[in-house]
Amino acid sequence: MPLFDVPGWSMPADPVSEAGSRKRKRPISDAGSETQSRIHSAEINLEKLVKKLTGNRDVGDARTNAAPHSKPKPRRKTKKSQPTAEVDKESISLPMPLMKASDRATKKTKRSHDSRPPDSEERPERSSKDLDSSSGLTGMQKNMKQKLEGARFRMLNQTLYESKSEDAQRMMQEDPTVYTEYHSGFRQQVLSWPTNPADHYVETLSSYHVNTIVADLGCGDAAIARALIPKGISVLSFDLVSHSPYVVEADICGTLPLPGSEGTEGSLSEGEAHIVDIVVFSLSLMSTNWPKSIREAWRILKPNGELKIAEVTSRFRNLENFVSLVSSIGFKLKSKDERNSHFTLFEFRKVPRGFKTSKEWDIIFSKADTLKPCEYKRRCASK
Ligand SMILES: C[S@@+](CC[C@H](N)C(=O)[O-])C[C@H]1O[C@@H](n2cnc3c(N)ncnc32)[C@H](O)[C@@H]1O
Repeated sequence: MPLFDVPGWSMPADPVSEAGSRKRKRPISDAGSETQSRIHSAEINLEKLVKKLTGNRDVGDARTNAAPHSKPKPRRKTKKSQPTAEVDKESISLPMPLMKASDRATKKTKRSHDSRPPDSEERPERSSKDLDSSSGLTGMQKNMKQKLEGARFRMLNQTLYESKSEDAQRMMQEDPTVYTEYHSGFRQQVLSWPTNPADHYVETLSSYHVNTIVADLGCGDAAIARALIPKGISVLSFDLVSHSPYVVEADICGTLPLPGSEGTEGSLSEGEAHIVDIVVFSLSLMSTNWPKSIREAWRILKPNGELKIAEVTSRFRNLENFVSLVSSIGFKLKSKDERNSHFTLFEFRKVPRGFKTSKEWDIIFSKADTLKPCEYKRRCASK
């Protein structure tokens, strides 16, 4: 006996043993374990769902195009207590395109008098105009994909701001998708900003002498290097992960592979020479131990070298405390620019500093929380 009878399309009672060889009735206990496995397979994580939406867009189409009697997709709403053969037609939800137009009309009319909530599995018909030609996704799928990616970005962002740099680096090395997902989310965020700091630095540094050497610490996709190197300005770019020949993989809170010194006056070991004229931190004071990267900037900078910092304005608990912390590492504030709605710009110069004991350094590093983690809000820029 068929499970239900739709003229022109009927499903055998035993969908497993289809193709005419219905030798065995499927025991009800099998249906239970099938339900379990369906529930299990429904417990997919964000990544899988995103992949499914992007890479497997034929899921719906495959159902739509399924030949009569092909094995149906698992259904969630089969009433457990009812024997399979007695399942009510209406309790089975067919993808709408599998039903004849006349049946759809009947179903629609019936539902309009029905107090039950609309069947969540019911799929609206896709017309070609609903599909985005570049991604092949419907508007709703695109929207959902964006929401999932946004949620993933905010989660990674929070983790990075709440971790020490060593842990952040380990996390990115163990799972390379962390870096790419973080950066694609970050790019989406800054798109909505009127300008972004990397563009600001490209413009400012373009007017510098061609022999200038810039170190971009926490460079991301090395936008500054890519724009300035063709103009003859040397840019050394560092980040936790390198996905490009421009980027050197390094923890900027550790020791960078550049000459420098920890001496009281910034004096160098014999045979070494400072090479860096300018250090840029463009939104990259992320880890909880970020003051160590300022100390590293001091080490690699030439005497009187420039330190440029751009940070999201909403991160500052107290601007003066931030300036005082950076100054205590051996810098003098030259200028502060708060005109931008999203980020604040600082320019410091390296100055000689006296010897500091490890206890004094610990006190400086303990003030890192003068910067709050940056929280990007849903679908809009920070601030
Ligand atoms: C918000 S993104 C900004 C990227 C780029 N500077 C820009 O303005 O487009 C911050 C970058 O800093 C990097 N970063 C944060 N902490 C770091 C660390 N300890 N060592 C190296 N890179 C770090 C992150 O990996 C990320 O690429």
